[in-house]
Amino acid sequence: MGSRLHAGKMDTHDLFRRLGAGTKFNYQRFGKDAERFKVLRLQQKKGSTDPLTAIDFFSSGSHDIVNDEDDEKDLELEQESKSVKRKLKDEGKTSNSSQKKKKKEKASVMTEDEAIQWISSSEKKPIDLKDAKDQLSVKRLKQLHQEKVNQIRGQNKIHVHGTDIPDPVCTFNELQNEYQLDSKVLQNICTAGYESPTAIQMQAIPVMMHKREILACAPTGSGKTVAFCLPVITNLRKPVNKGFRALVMSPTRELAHQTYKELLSLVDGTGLRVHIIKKKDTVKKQGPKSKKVFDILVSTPNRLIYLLNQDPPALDLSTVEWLVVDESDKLFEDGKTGFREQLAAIFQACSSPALRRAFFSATCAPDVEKWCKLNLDNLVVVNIGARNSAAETVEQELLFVGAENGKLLAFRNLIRKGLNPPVLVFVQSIDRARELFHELVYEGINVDVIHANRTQQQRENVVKNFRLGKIWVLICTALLARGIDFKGVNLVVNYDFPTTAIEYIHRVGRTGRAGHKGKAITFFTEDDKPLIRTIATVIKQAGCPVPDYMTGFRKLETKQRRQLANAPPKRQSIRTTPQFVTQKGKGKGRKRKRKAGKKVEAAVAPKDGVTSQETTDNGNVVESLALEP
Ligand SMILES: Nc1ncnc2c1ncn2[C@@H]1O[C@H](COP(=O)(O)OP(=O)(O)OP(=O)(O)O)[C@@H](O)[C@H]1O
Repeated sequence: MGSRLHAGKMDTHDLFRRLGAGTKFNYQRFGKDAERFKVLRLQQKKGSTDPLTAIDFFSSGSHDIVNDEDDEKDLELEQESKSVKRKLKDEGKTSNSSQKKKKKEKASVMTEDEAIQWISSSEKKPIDLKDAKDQLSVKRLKQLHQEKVNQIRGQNKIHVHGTDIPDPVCTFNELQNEYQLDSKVLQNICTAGYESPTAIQMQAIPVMMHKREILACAPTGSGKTVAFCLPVITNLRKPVNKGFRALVMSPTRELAHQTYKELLSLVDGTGLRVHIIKKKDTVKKQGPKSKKVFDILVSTPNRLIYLLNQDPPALDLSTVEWLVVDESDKLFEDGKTGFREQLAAIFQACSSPALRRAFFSATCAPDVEKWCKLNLDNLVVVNIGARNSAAETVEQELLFVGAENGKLLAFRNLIRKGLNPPVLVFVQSIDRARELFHELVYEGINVDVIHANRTQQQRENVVKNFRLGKIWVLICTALLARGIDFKGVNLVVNYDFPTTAIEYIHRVGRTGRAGHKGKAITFFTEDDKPLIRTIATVIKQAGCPVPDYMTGFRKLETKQRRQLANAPPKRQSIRTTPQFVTQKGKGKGRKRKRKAGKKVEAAVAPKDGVTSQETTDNGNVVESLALEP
């Protein structure tokens, strides 16, 4: 009998099957054995696909048992099937998204085979081993890919918000492969000496290449201009004679001109044509003569509005497909200091349904973000590093100078110790810029001054000469606080304490650009005490030491902060001449002083010519925006 039974396994199994027809195995008891012999895999090979159907298969007794091991494997399959059934039942109670999440989690902790079984079971499809493996490997690949993307973002401090966000790129060549970046543009990038994209470029360019609207916030000097210029150029591809297809808005002429230059060098050889609205356009009250032969327009809002407001409008923006708002938080500010109204009118004039909008700045205001979230289509928000923080490449220092007259002493002290030009010196108003200039002009250093009341020609010459190194120390107002990229500024001196953290971040951001190191010294007096805490906090966040007592000052209330932002403290004039001398014969004295001042300016900057415009002190912030068309 025994020998008969052992004569062939098939007989034994056949006998068992016959005897056991309609009976059930004790799966609880044999579960461990089934697991040991991997019944599950065999059953799959046999082509029994769905664990749900496998249970029926077992209990019907119609399965083909090959050997004892197979029995045990079958047991496991039923056990597994049961548990899957239970899971599916449980999962039925949960939402779709949590189902997916659980599946994903489960897949990541299982062995490959278990995962295949699990995926197919939970999707209630028949198991096709190849399909399931493919599906798993696709999922695995996706998971690995996402991990890699997260790693790149983590390493570069790229934070993103939004759905379906395109992956960052790590090289400019990737842009050519994935987004057909023009080889001439790639060549221009090489010529400019840009070896690899900066963090904001890595993420913002792909986002814009997918024609997604974007709100981007990245530190000063981190390459935001290229981050929006490159995708605009690549999206436009070839010149088309249908009018402006891209518009870049900048708050100041200097910045507009700088962006214009950057665009010119990037489009070189592509045939794309860039135009900047100049004073002569506004004087003639007309846009470029043949408006159709330009592709990209760069302008300040005031000049644009001036042309749009002509009757009939001297400019047509209905063909614009890309509207880039640089320094977006500044352009969104309302009141005298901002451009909100102008921006609204410009948005209206850009009436193309294909319009995409991009907002860039080193600092982000909550109302801009709120507006963007409400109004932009499928917005992607990109932040690099901590928001509203000063560039970490700038060594920052707060210097107590006692009272107002201590500032001049402190500055002269810096000169004595040896200034390392180029140096930018920020003051809070046009009048103070002039006063300081008159004081420093006798110090034997090449110093000049720039503010909104100088003529455009003077402003252009000053910027040019500063870039060329002919001017060592440039005294400026908020006019130059934002966006201006002077290569290699070694030192920024905040002669007057900035009235907001935002203003501070932009001012000190004129140094330490494109990865270079820079230094910023901020003078403060007793009058500046209310704002010390705010600025000290920014400095501390950037990793520079500040005395503890500074961050321990009382926090300002929003109302107080606003008041201070709008009205910087009234300061004693910057002069070494005793006041009683200048106060004698007030009227005449003033006239004489003005004349003398003009002479000094003319002597120091003869090429620039001297502004004949005398002005009242209208405050630094208002001044920077009071740009006549
Ligand atoms: N990929 C790059 N590699 C090296 N340098 C770059 C790269 N992209 C831009 N730059 C350089 O970095 C400097 C700063 O760039 P940019 O003026 O665009 O900064 P920004 O982020 O707009 O600063 P801000 O907020 O002050 O306006 C420029 O001199 C620019 O030429």
